[in-house]
Amino acid sequence: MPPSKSVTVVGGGITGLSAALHLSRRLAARSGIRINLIERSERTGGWVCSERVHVKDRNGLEAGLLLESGPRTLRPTSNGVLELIHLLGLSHLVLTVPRSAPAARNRFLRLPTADGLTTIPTSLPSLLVSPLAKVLIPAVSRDALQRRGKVLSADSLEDESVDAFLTRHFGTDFAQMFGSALVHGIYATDSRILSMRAAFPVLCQLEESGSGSVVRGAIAEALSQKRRSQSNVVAAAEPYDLGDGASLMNGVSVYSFRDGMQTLTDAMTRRVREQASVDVLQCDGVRTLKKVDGQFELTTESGKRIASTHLVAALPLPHLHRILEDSTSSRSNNEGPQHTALPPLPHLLANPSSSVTVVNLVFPPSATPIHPAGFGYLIPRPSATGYPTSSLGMLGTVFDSSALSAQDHYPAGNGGEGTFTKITVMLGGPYGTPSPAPSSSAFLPALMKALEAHLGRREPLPEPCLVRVREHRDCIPTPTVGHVARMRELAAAVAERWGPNAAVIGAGVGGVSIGDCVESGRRAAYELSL
Ligand SMILES: C=Cc1c2[nH]c(c1C)Cc1[nH]c(c(CCC(=O)O)c1C)Cc1[nH]c(c(C)c1CCC(=O)O)Cc1[nH]c(c(C)c1C=C)C2
Repeated sequence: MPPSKSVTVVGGGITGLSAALHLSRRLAARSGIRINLIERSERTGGWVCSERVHVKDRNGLEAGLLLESGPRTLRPTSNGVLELIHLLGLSHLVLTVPRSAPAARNRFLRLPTADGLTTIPTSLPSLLVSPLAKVLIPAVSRDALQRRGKVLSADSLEDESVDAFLTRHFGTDFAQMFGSALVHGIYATDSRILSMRAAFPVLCQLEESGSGSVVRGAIAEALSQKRRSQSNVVAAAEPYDLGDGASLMNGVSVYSFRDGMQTLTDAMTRRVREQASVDVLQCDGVRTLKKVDGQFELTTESGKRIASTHLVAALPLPHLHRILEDSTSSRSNNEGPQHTALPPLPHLLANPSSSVTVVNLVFPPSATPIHPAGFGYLIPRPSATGYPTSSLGMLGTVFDSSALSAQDHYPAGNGGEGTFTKITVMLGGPYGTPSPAPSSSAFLPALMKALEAHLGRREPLPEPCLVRVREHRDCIPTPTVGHVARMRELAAAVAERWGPNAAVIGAGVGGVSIGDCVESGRRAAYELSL
């Protein structure tokens, strides 16, 4: 008799949680199919980490402030996340930032050539008076007037770096000033190694539809959307179970939850744990992974053996590589012909990952605002040549209290005392470890001095009442040039060498946003041949 079906999901980050949750939904009506979720650390949810801290200033004003050290907001475009909000009953906890809010409208760059921060223009009138006009207007004209030239067509897997693509279309100044800064804010990496096709596929499509010009492609796209909405063409039926999720997001720029992003991962974890069909194993990493009698069998660090007919690997690709290597060299390969090491997979070590040092700072209420109202600022690559080591290595700063102030709790009756200001400084990525080191006594003074210059302050910043430093090692994989082609080869190798009952998914394979991770877990759950 064939063994009864079972699925092991390795990795309890967002992708693994999403896979386990959707598998349990899909299989709810089919009794007897067991799902194992294995996570090596003591917490699930990956890099998502929200914490409420208690602060008090010198005048006795107290507050419970919400700090994030991982992703802090979600975009309303991800149906996979909206579906989870509906399924998990989280709508009443959602906090939104409207598109009209300063946090959505005002974004800044820190340029070495200007004092303080430079506002990124968002409308034609603001562009005309902006110091950035001398870069932006020639950049847009250059692309719009471009003759049909090189195109990264959808059919080919040809690729180039984000820096090369932007330089080709908009010139070197634009690519360095805007391209590198944008890439810092999403991937915390160097735009000269990041794959255009993997990171910004929409721009590749616009290039193609605009016959070699992104601007012409964007204009054509905007006009065709207008035509579509005028002729009342209804989009194809949406397969997601969204409830009132979509209406919650009217006019919304980004959103989170009253108690931060961990609300989502905690609710996913609870829901997965509640399912009778799911076993969650935490604090126990996978040591080896093999095929035994036609089934996947893994052993854990603590010596447990788990066999299953299906496997979803939702862990960083270098971790999977290490497990496969350890499995090949482990003694149990000699346990008989029915014990075979899983064949190796290509490209698991092809990409580096970025490490980010995240510094949350809380300032006491003050008469003059600490920063202008807005999202925060990004810092472009410092020079055309590269990233100096031995520097603080600041990539950007988020003005947290501008965006979701309702996450912070003040005692009732807090009238005119003002509010604390929260900001988060991000360092590292392509610069490597910050210098001075975050653990050294020189770090905070150096950080304050840099912030004072960036914020264009004549007087020193007040002393922060809370400083929290978190170092996230290898938290964001960098899809380097050629990534999409390599991942197709990886998927083909999984299908051919491991069979149709296995999937390798996650941020290292597809996109790195929360929405992408939720989506890849969901897709694997529905596409696995069960
Ligand atoms: C730990 C630092 C992170 C940096 N980037 C990411 C993290 C977790 C991941 C990330 N950031 C953004 C996206 C795109 C989101 C999407 O398309 O849906 C991703 C995948 C955009 C973004 N960048 C910053 C913020 C506040 C946001 C909005 C989403 C979010 O809250 O993460 C700020 C920021 N992030 C980084 C830097 C250097 C930076 C600078 C201001 C690195």
